[in-house]
Amino acid sequence: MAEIVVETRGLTKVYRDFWGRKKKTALNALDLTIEKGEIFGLLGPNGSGKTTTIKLLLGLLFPSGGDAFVFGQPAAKVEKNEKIGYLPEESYLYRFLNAEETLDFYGRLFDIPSAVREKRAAELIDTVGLSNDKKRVLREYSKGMRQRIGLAQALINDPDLVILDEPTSGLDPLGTRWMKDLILDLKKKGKTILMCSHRLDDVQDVCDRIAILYGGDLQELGQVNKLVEDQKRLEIRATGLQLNDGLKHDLAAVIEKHGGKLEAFGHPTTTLEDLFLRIVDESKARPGRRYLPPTEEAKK
Ligand SMILES: Nc1ncnc2c1ncn2[C@@H]1O[C@H](COP(=O)(O)OP(=O)(O)OP(=O)(O)O)[C@@H](O)[C@H]1O
Repeated sequence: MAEIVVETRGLTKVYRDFWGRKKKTALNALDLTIEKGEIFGLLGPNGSGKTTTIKLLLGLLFPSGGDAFVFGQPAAKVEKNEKIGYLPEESYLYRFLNAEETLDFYGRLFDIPSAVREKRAAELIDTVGLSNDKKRVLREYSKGMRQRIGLAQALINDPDLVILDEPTSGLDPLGTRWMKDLILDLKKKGKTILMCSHRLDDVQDVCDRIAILYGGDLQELGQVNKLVEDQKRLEIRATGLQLNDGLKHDLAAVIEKHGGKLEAFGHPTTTLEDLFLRIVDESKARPGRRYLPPTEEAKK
């Protein structure tokens, strides 16, 4: 049986005001398990309870009801955080430190011996692509660069569970692809990832399973590719064929014979991300203008 890394049972958080009066039920009886090696997406509109869930798992908030366990230990036990890496949504890093100093500072907080700290910081700076900017203070960093150093910080303790709040926010398409590849790499290394994101295409690209929260209630939970599958339609893909009326006619006949109806016939589309990355790659290899307006002939 797979090892369970995160488990919540009836986890509930009610925020109260100064006088203890109930202000808001941010999370209502959440039951969730996340297994080792999974990339799990926690989704929901603004204010649906995602950050509250993360803070409960980190032991930064106390639940009003239910239980939360990480690595089998109660979430309130802060020692278990030594095996957790956390990238919060908003930057909290010291703006007057440079990348090296930042990682050294967080490495010290985890009591990592100096030789290990130095080696790991150098590797992480390289991994997140900041080698040329490691001596610059974070104040001078762009949003994308701050996201990169934030991720390096989250990994300084070589965590088994990595919690990422909006990991791709502020990143351009190249940075986004890089972040997604890195998340997939962490999974390959056996890490467990819990991420929150409003960028659903990114979630669909990397997550194995998702939970959707609304108003603090769990609305949906399951494997991404199963949840998005359209059971009412069938897709057939083929190579080595040209679009032509004869083929379309024959296909329609076969499909009708089996009780179906041909709905679409044409080339599949790639994603805008794939198109963008291909064009940037080609432009790097061959600088200069590459777009040519279509000829009058092609417009017809
Ligand atoms: N300290 C607090 N006191 C009172 N209410 C709070 C507090 N923190 C959060 N809330 C409320 O709890 C609900 C859930 O908030 P939470 O930050 O968990 O949402 P979220 O899903 O992370 O939202 P977002 O996508 O905007 O980050 C919201 O209605 C929010 O206003």
